[in-house]
Amino acid sequence: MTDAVGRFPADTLDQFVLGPAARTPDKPAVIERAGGALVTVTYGELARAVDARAAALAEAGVGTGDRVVIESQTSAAAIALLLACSRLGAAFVPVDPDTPDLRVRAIVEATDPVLHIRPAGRPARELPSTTAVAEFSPDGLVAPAGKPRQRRRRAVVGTDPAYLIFTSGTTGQPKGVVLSHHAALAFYRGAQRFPVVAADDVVASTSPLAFDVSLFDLGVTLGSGATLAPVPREFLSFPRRLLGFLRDAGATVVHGVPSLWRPLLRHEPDDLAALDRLRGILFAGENFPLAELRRLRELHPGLRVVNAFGATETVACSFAEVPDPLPADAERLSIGDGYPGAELLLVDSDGSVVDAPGAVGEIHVRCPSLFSGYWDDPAATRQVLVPDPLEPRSGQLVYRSGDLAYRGADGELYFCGRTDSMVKIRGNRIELGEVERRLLDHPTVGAAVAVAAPAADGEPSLHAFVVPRQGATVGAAELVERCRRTMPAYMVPARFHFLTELPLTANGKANRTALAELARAAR
Ligand SMILES: Nc1ncnc2c1ncn2[C@@H]1O[C@H](COS(=O)(=O)NC(=O)C[C@H](N)c2cccc(Br)c2)[C@@H](O)[C@H]1O
Repeated sequence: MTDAVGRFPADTLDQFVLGPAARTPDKPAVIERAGGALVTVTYGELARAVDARAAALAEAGVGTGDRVVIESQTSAAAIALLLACSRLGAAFVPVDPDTPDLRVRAIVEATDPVLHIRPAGRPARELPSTTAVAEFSPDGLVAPAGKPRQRRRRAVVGTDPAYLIFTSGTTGQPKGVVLSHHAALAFYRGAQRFPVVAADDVVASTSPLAFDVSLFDLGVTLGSGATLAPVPREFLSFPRRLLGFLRDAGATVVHGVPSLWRPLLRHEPDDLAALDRLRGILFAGENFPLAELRRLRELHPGLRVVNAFGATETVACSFAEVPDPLPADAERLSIGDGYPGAELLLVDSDGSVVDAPGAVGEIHVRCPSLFSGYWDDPAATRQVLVPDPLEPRSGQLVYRSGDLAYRGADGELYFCGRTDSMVKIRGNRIELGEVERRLLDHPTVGAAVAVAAPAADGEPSLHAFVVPRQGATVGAAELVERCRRTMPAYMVPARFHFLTELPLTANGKANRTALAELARAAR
């Protein structure tokens, strides 16, 4: 693979991503579906689009130190907008267009963006009128003229925020994870050294733009001079369309959460096996069920499988090649031992570093891709950006991940659980506490506990156990409505169970294990 590291010394996202454009302007950067056909955008065209968007955004008053909210899925037009923000020194905040108004309002109020950009033609949102709203399409940006403001900062520096990712927060307010250019590029360069992507790859990207795997896909793919093929979101639930797109785009690698493969394995195994250009996959966000991974390998002998592990707070922290063949007795996959440039420490509950094989500890990540902190929340930041437990007096910081793991005999780590109540549903991060707070906000709810339990098809799903307030009656329909209006779809419980009282543990806490059993039994 052409090693883009060092060849284009870059300290901002746009410089890193457009580096290859100088060398291979006619190479396809993005292959995407537009108007029912496949369209190719070259690196030169993308670079010119970034210039045009940067001029339009500057006209709209966007400059160093601002935030720009961008509602979109991955596309060449959206990428041009993100990179234009980076060039102007504004942090972009990618938001899923399907996010409910109340949650977008929370993000807009928290970040006070100078501009809120939405895809042309979407229905208006109920938002405070203080924020300027712009519309974009492949042909450009329609933005209100901005009030030119006195800029105290001119140049962008690598430690400035490149993007904010809002994720579920236990307090009920979404948490903004702030990544600097330096952190994002340090991770992307670590991925290049692994290596994840080769310059002749066509990388099919399947994550929402608001999920940092998609930013990784575009960053590493374009930064390495390869081609990005963003998969239309609606194809993910239509196996034949998805396979058709992968075939027509000539995808050599597919990145995404493990659950994206389930419908293909179940409904179109033959067409999946016929994808003769497919040579690798990268999965992130949650464990890959081993039975499904074996099945995928049967259909594609020799397929390279990379397990990409980690939290948005360090972009991720480790890559591991999944062995081929997968040992018959394998119970779980290794997550590796840190990406090139990162170091993973295991710390047990009394704070001492453990490294005896098999000893479980909480992963602490020492790496150059540490996030800058949670937006406007120094207390929550201090909880997870902590002194290096090996050298507490060194001034070195590590990310306390909340992930439990043990070291195998081969020195690689195996993820085996969480220290808190974060769960993943189809790779989406959910703090159960946030779901419970939303339910408890309802006046007729006396107690509420949310648990994740595997449904019949193995897919984890969210269950809510609700105890109505004394004498009140509460209906699932109104609870669902409240959840739908305040949280992304993936956080709306799939099943509601109404109890007269909660099962309790010996020390009087809700017995989540018993409730998870009830959830499993109820499927
Ligand atoms: N590969 C795995 N196997 C199993 N459990 C995983 C994996 N990757 C995460 N997780 C879990 O998800 C948590 C974090 O969730 S997150 O903040 O939403 N981030 C994510 O999921 C995605 C994460 N940023 C990421 C991962 C890889 C590449 C890129 Br680029 C980005 C981790 O702390 C783990 O508990």
